[in-house]
Amino acid sequence: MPSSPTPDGSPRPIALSCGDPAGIGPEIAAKAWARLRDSQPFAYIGARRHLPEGLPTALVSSTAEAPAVAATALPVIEIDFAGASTPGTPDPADAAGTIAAIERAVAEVQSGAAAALCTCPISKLALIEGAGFAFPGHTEFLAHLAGGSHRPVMMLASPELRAVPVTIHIPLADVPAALTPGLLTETLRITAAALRQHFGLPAPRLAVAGLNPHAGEGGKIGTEELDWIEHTLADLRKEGLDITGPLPADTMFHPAARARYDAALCMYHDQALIPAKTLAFDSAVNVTLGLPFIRTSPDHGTAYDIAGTGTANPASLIGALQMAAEMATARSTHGAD
Ligand SMILES: NC(=O)c1ccc[n+]([C@@H]2O[C@H](COP(=O)([O-])OP(=O)(O)OC[C@H]3O[C@@H](n4cnc5c(N)ncnc54)[C@H](O)[C@@H]3O)[C@@H](O)[C@H]2O)c1
Ligand SMILES: N[C@H](C(=O)O)[C@H](O)COP(=O)(O)O
Repeated sequence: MPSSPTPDGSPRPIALSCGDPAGIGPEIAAKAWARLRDSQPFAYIGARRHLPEGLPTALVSSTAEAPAVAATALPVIEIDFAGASTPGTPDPADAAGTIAAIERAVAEVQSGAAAALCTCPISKLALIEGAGFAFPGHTEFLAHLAGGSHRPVMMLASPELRAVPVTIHIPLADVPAALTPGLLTETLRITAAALRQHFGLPAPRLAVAGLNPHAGEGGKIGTEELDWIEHTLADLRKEGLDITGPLPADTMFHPAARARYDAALCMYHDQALIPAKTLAFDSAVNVTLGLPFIRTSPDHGTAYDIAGTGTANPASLIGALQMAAEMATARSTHGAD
């Protein structure tokens, strides 16, 4: 589905940041353009020299110019990169350009030139080492760029499963202390609102995983469920949210269990992302909820091990661009969060 159409019926363009140029971002962006050139325009925000040789490109100064040229060339907003950008070898000198591309993509969507933002993968380590990047990922950086008052919520979405980690990029040892009734409540409310507004689900069904094995087994294998998780969910049910749980995490992802909910809220990164990527690695999309703009991304990372080989699968990025467009259409129909 195209993004919220312009008066002449054409889809609005999306801003795509290039990610780490030593990863597969440039390659999958080129492949996505070849697939979507006639249906969903987007502007690649990065350096032309990183793109595959022979790819037709057109320099543009704004994402708004992308629709005019996208059928014949990949529209590019040029960003300076200082590094050598050898595929498969992250270069600290590229960190500043990678960050600048994200910042420019956000500016494009904030100005209204782009209908939504999509991001190619970054390496957190490369950005920390190369530029002292102070954020654990795009999710937190985008919340900062949005003004800092927004609570970003990560969702991995595919036809098989929508999974939301309540805590995201923190050490496992820090998870129990980071989980609070306030954080769980806010994450559930933001997820429910997004499912209503962007995913066509007027009465979303939410399933919440327990923190401990067997959801604590009545307090015998951990007490967080009894101490506060159950009460928090009970309070939210009184608000009208359709919530089941806390459920044992090991049995909530088989097909019959998944048919009973629209999104699974999980207590930590891997509890959500292992089932999400196992069920749909090629097609799942990483969506950031709770921001004043729409952001999607492929579910995979930089894939340095195959960068430059021409074998990267663009399916998740294509899905991310299409989902961004669908969400922009839904937002223009139903209004912002
Ligand atoms: N959205 C993001 O920015 C994002 C998401 C996940 C991971 N990362 C980062 O990526 C880096 C590498 O992470 P990783 O190695 O754990 O995961 P990864 O997803 O980069 O790679 C895991 C495996 O899947 C393969 N793979 C990934 N995407 C593929 C594709 N499109 N086509 C074919 N094969 C593909 C890789 O070759 C590799 O064997 C890390 O620094 C991590 O922080 C970034
Ligand atoms: N947690 C994500 C994953 O493993 O797929 C990934 O690191 C992306 O995070 P950001 O979107 O915050 O960069």
